[in-house]
Amino acid sequence: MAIIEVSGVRKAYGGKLAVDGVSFSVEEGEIFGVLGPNGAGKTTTVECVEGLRVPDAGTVRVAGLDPVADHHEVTQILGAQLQQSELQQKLTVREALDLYASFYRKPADGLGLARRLGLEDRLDARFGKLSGGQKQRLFIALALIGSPRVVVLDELTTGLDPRGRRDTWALIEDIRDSGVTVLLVTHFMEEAQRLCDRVAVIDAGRVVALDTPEGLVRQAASSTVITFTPSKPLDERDLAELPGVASVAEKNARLTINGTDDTVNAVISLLARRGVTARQLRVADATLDDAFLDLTGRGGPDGPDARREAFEQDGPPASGLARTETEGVH
Ligand SMILES: Nc1ncnc2c1ncn2[C@@H]1O[C@H](COP(=O)(O)OP(=O)(O)OP(=O)(O)O)[C@@H](O)[C@H]1O
Repeated sequence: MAIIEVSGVRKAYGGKLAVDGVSFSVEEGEIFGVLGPNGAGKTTTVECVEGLRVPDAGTVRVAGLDPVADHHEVTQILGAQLQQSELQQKLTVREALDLYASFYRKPADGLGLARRLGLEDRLDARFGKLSGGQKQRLFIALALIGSPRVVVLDELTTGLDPRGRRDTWALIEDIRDSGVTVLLVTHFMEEAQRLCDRVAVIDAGRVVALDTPEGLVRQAASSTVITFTPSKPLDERDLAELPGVASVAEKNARLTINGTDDTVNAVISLLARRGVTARQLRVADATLDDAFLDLTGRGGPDGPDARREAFEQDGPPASGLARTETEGVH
């Protein structure tokens, strides 16, 4: 059953169209990703879902309710992570949890939440003294304190180090396992691929694709990336003619071939025929990044080039991002 229905939503700021007819529905119990580059309209879209912005056209329903007209009811069902918000510096974790619990009819057990989020040792710490990761976890706790059926997490892992990001992913899976539907805004491909059951790719205010991460990758022109350094020069045109090859690129004597499964054997046969050895041969599946590039015509902040370099170094991609401020409609 769909718990969130977004249908034909449009939203302009002054003359600038930020969201241009976005539609999707989120089934109860899934982690649904909204993925797109900076300024694509992701935050505006989820702010319409939260009732923080009024769409110019289209409809939004959360558990059948209108997030603007039925705002009070919707806040009892939908928890939003207060990413950009500050709490009073002197408020302790315990006080913040008690204060937010008082807003809801059926608050969750604040101490239990603090324990689940690894904040039990920080209950008497003041907000101003918390680390970035601890503030992040407190905001997740506050999003969950009303026992919501659905939680909206917007760029949750922004600014976290790789360890913090992975811990947060485990937490998001834990939230879903506890029965809460998750609407996750991200522009980390790896995050969407790892966590989301389905992903809406938004570009320039429109949904350009909606599928499982695997389905999106299948839509990409190439599904396999082969990299190696040939022991002697190879003619790129010979490689380009092999079955399934979508592209061939050379950088610092290292070749990168985007193709299909069939391409791998064809490349190996060609190398054997030419008596060429492939040094540091790597074969990787295409990722959501490649699909994203195909769908939007550009890579994300952890785009194919960055990913390929990271892959060659056997390390995770690193990136930074930014976020816009929020207008309030209550
Ligand atoms: N309050 C505002 N006033 C004017 N323009 C805005 C406002 N908020 C967003 N925009 C513009 O609307 C477009 C969509 O912004 P939005 O924040 O929804 O995108 P986003 O996909 O969430 O981007 P990001 O990943 O950078 O947060 C952008 O061009 C942005 O500059």
